[in-house]
Amino acid sequence: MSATILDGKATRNTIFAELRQRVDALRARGVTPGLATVLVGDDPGSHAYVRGKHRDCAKVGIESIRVDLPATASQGEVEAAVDELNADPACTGYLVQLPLPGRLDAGTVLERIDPAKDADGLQPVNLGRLVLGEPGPLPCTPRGIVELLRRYDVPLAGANVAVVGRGVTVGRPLGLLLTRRSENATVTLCHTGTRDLDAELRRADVVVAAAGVPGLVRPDSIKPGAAVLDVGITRTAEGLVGDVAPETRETAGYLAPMPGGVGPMTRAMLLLNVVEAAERAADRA
Ligand SMILES: NC(=O)C1=CN([C@@H]2O[C@H](COP(=O)(O)OP(=O)(O)OC[C@H]3O[C@@H](n4cnc5c(N)ncnc54)[C@H](OP(=O)(O)O)[C@@H]3O)[C@@H](O)[C@H]2O)C=CC1
Ligand SMILES: Nc1nc(=O)c2c([nH]1)NC[C@@H]1CN(c3ccc(C(=O)N[C@@H](CCC(=O)O)C(=O)O)cc3)C=[N+]21
Ligand SMILES: [Mg+2]
Repeated sequence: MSATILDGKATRNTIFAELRQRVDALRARGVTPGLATVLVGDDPGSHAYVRGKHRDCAKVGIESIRVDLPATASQGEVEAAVDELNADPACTGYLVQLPLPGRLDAGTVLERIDPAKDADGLQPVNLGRLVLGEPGPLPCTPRGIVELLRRYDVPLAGANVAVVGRGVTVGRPLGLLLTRRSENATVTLCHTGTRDLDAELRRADVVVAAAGVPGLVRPDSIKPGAAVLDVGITRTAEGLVGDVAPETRETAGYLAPMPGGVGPMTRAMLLLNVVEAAERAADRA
């Protein structure tokens, strides 16, 4: 038995077609959604991600604005770029590509983003809204994971979900999303202090691996038939590798592979956040 593949690319394409219609409807109301990216420095991986986001925008009809700053940019220069986008009516949503070069304080930059223009859902006010259950942009990777499971009818209500990693972009907000009443999962958040990781994983109906450790999840780590989502990404000499050992495909019931699973969904959810923010702005106008 081999796992059913949770195909993030195909699902992303479906979502893009849905978004294109919503963007057309916004344009008919005189609103043009525009996504901006702020990229600091010349990390090739970050450049590739940002290029991909602009390509995605073109596919669904969202305008895009690129702000590229040199690796030598000061904290004040990055904050000035954020202030400019907050004031720019052509920018309805934006993100600051992470990680920032080490000497810059990412927390202060994220706090400065206008919560109404936060495409990532990582601005502290929006993380607070997530905790409170109030509407707002949702963190893209967790939202992409929930959306992928929903579209393949993988049940979450009452399910035991083990999440490996408590990072701010994936694991911790995913725990918050999955424990909403609308999802109703029971979540175990695992990290380096977890005493017996495999014991937690074997209890789970759904395993989400977001640690950035190649081979962390193996066939004997999971309950046979479980849904496994590979989120972690590690750059090696052989290319990008996930957290899930390839043989796990034979034991899992569902597998979101890396590449081709959660990554494309993350990008789709970024654009969904931008479209939703533009719709909220149009409703207010
Ligand atoms: N596919 C996609 O769309 C995306 C993928 N990613 C990838 O997902 C991964 C997680 O991202 P992010 O949350 O930002 O990363 P962080 O580095 O912030 O978090 C990693 C987490 O994994 C935990 N961890 C590390 N090693 C182990 C281990 N051996 N056992 C158990 N837990 C462990 C850490 O525990 P502790 O807290 O104790 O240190 C930490 O909580 C990265 O590989 C990143 O590249 C990120 C965003 C999008
Ligand atoms: N402010 C901010 N927001 C982010 O959402 C953000 C960020 N910073 N910094 C980096 C991480 C990482 N991330 C990914 C997005 C898409 C893929 C993706 O599309 N991956 C493809 C493979 C990509 C490839 O082959 O290069 C896949 O999994 O199929 C991966 C990773 C978003 N991040
Ligand atoms: Mg063990």
